[in-house]
Amino acid sequence: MTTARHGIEALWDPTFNKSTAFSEAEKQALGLVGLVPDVTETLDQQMSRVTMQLGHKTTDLDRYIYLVNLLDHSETLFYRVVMSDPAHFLPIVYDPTIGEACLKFGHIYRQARGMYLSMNRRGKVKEVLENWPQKDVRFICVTDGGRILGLGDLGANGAGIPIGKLQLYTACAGVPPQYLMPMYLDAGTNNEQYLHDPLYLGMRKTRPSKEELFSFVDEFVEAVQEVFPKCCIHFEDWTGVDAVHLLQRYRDKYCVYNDDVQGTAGIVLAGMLSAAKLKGTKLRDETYLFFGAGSAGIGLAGLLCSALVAQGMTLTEAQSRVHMFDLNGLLESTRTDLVDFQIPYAHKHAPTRDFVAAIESIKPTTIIGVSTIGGAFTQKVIEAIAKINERPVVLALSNPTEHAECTAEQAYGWSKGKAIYAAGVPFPPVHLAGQTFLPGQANNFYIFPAIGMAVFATQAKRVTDEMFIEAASAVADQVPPELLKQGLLYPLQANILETEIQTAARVAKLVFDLGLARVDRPADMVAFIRSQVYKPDYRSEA
Ligand SMILES: O=C([O-])CC(=O)C(=O)O
Ligand SMILES: [Mg+2]
Repeated sequence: MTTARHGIEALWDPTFNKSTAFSEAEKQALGLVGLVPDVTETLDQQMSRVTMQLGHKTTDLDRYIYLVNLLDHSETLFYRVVMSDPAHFLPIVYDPTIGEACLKFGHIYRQARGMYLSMNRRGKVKEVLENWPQKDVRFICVTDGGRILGLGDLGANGAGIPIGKLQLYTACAGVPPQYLMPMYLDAGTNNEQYLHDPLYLGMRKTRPSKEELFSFVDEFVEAVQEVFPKCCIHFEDWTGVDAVHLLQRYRDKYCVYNDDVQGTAGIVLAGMLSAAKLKGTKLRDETYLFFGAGSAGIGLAGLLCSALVAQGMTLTEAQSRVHMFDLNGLLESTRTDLVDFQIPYAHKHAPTRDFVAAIESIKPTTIIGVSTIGGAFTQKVIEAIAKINERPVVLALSNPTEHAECTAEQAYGWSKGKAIYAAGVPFPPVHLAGQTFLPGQANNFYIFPAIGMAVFATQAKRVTDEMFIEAASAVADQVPPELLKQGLLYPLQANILETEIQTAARVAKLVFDLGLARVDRPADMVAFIRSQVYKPDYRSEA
C-alpha cells in the first residue's frame, strides 16, 4: 500500500496520483489546491480523454508509448483503461506491438521501470536488490534478452518483455501491481547491430560462457531468497537451451517457473484439449509433429507427455507420439547434434530435411509451429496434412505476426475449411464458402497470469507441471461450446479476468491438495481468489 504523499509529490507518484480526480477534500488535505485544474473528474471522464488521445495516434507503437507514459503518471488510470477492453488493448501493450517496442527499446526509452542487473555487479546482487523500493516482492519476471519472442537476441532491448508480462499479471488476473518487479539481467548481447547502436542501453559486450552466466544466475536466485523470501521467479525469453537448463537447475529447490517452457506448453495443451473435444477424440488418439525444437517445443512435448501419462499411457508410449523437426531436419535416432532434452523425441526414422515428406511418412494429426520462421507452413504443408486428416490441427505459434508459420486465412483456405487453427498472435475471423472461422490466440497470457494469481494467493512454495496441466484444462473447459463449433479453441479475451480468476481458483485448489500452500485453506476457492483481485479504482485519501 502507498503512504499518503503531500503536495507536488502526490502528483509525481504514479501509484498515488489521481491527477484531475482529486476531490476538494483531498486537495485541501494534501496541499494540492492550485497544483491541478480546479475540477474533480471521475475515472470514467479521465478514461474518455485517454481514449480520445489514443484515437489521434496513427500507429500501435505510438499507442504503446502513450500508454507506457500513462503508467508512468497514473497506474490506476492505466489499468482502468487496459482492463476496460482487454481484447483491444492486449495487442497494444503486449504481443505483437511489444515486439516492435523491444526492437526500438533504446530509441523510445523515456523512464526507468523495473530493475537492471548487470553482470558487472557480480558479488553485489543482494545490495542491488535491496535498492528496490518495495520490500514484499512476490514475482520477479527476469529475462537476459537471449531470445525475445521470435526476434532472437535483443540484449537490453528485451527489457520491455518482463515489463509487459507483469502488466498482464494485473490486467488479466488481478495480481496487485505493487508486488511485481520486472528485471533485465544484463549478460551482454551478440546482436552486432545493438552493440554498435549509440542509444543501446545494455553492456557493450558479447555474451559470456554458459558457466559464467549460470554462476551469476545462481547468485541472483540465491539473493532473491534472502531479500524477498516470498518471491516466485518467472524466467522469460532466455535462449531455448538456457531456459530448459535453468528450469531444471532450480525447479525442485526454489519457487520458479519458465513461462516459455511451461506457460506456452499450458496454453497449447489447452488448445489440443479443445481441438480433441471439437473432433470427438482424446489426446491419446493423436500424433504430433513439431516444427521447431526449442524451449517452447520441448516444454510442450514434456507437458503433453505428462498429460498422456495421466491418461494411462507409459512415458515411452507418450513420447512415441511426439515427433520433432528442426533446422537440421527430422529429429531421429542417428542425429548426433541433439541436446540432452531433445533425445526422447528422436525416434527411429530415415533422416529427412523435407517437412512435407515427414508429414507424409509420420501422418501426424496435429502440426505445431514453434520455429520463429514466418511462412514455414506453406501451401504444400497444409495440403499434405489436410490430405491425411478430416480435421487437421494446425498451430502456428511463432510471433510477432510476420513470424507466424502461416496465417489463419492460409490455414483455412489451403485446407478448404478443414483445418482447426490457432496462432500465437491475434488474427481476425475468416469468412470462407459461407462459413465463419474463429482463429484462437494460443498465447501464454491465458496461463501465466492465472498461475501467478494462484501462487500469489496461496503463497505456493513451488510451481509444478501439474499446475500448468490443471490451468490448461481449466482454460479448455471455459471455451463457449457455440464458439468451439466455429473452431475457436480458447475463451474470449473480452472476459479474460473472469476466465483467469476461475483458472487461478482451480490451480490454487491443486496447490492446497499438493501441500504446497503457505496459507490456510479457504472454504470457497473462487471467493478466496476474488477477494485478492486488484481493482483499478482510486481510494479515498481524505
Ligand atoms: O510473449 C508472447 O507473446 C509469447 C511468448 O512468451 C514468447 O513468444 O516468448
Ligand atoms: Mg516468452
